[in-house]
Amino acid sequence: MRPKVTVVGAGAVGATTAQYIAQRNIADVVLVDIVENLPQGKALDLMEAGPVLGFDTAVIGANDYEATAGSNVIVITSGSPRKPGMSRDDLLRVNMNIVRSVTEQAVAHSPDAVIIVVTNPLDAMCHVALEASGFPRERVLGQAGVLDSARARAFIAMELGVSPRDVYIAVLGGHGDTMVPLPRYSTVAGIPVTELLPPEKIEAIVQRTRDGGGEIVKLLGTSAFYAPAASVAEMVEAVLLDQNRILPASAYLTGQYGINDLYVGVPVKLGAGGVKQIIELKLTEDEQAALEHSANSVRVLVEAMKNL
Ligand SMILES: NC(=O)C1=CN([C@@H]2O[C@H](COP(=O)(O)OP(=O)(O)OC[C@H]3O[C@@H](n4cnc5c(N)ncnc54)[C@H](O)[C@@H]3O)[C@@H](O)[C@H]2O)C=CC1
Ligand SMILES: O=C([O-])CC(=O)C(=O)O
Repeated sequence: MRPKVTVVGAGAVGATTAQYIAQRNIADVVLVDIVENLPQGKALDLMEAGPVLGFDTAVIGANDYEATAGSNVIVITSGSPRKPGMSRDDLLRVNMNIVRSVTEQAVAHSPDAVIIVVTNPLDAMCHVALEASGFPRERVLGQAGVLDSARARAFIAMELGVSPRDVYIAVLGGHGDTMVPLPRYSTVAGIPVTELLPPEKIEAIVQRTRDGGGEIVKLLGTSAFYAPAASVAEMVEAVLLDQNRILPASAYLTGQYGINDLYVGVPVKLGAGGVKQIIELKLTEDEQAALEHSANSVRVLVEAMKNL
């Protein structure tokens, strides 16, 4: 039997995630949404692309969780996206109950799954999914770093006129305005970016990366979905194929980087069963301070949820 992936939320990110997973031909996909006919329609449309694009993945749409039973991975994208003028954190109140409710329903049918959270505010929503699922922390993680890193890679590649495939950069911290792109851990085909670009160009790219989500929101009036969905698909593949990829993701820290009991973006080893290891990069004092500042902004949200 093929692996199965549940994608909750058949909106922009969810449907595009289903598309990219189907195109990779790595799993059957069940798309779940509360809106009647929406997941069914998008799933059927995707299945009808199979003959032309050359995939034979089954894509099923549903308004309940019966068809999701036994999923290997659950991707949670249900909830509101932000509009211009909003921060991701402004979504806390509206999205926390949605994430709690869909997590409870999804895990009831797939008790052995790995959960990848996408709904914003991302790191806080990981806490909700961890608590609502009762899963071990290794099996609950969030997608943010692959996207943030991809944006920085795209910007560096544009600046240097090289393929983004050859660009690497680590991004740590919460998925918000305080995220911490690390130029010291950025290379182009092994060459440190710090040797290829002047400091002011690097700083501009770091800032554009921090603002990357907002840049798209300003252009579209809603948030990004192609790059976010591509990032989720890469993580799903790493889990299903047990690839042991080293990818940035929001993971539950238990003392790593001096941070305790908090979801924050860090490099992880990702494979079957979820997070196999948290990779600790050596940081300068300034980098560590920036990471702690970012982690604190996540902690403020997690604390705020206790009073909502
Ligand atoms: N972590 C990341 O890197 C990123 C996170 N996001 C976040 O992903 C979320 C989704 O964004 P979009 O897909 O653009 O929004 P969207 O509005 O296009 O889709 C959201 C879908 O969730 C569905 N939904 C709401 N409540 C539900 C429930 N209880 N059960 C099942 N489905 C439910 C809605 O009907 C809608 O179809 C937002 O919170 C957004 O901020 C978006 C991009 C990147
Ligand atoms: O900006 C947003 O609201 C959506 C998101 O997380 C991103 O695109 O990075």
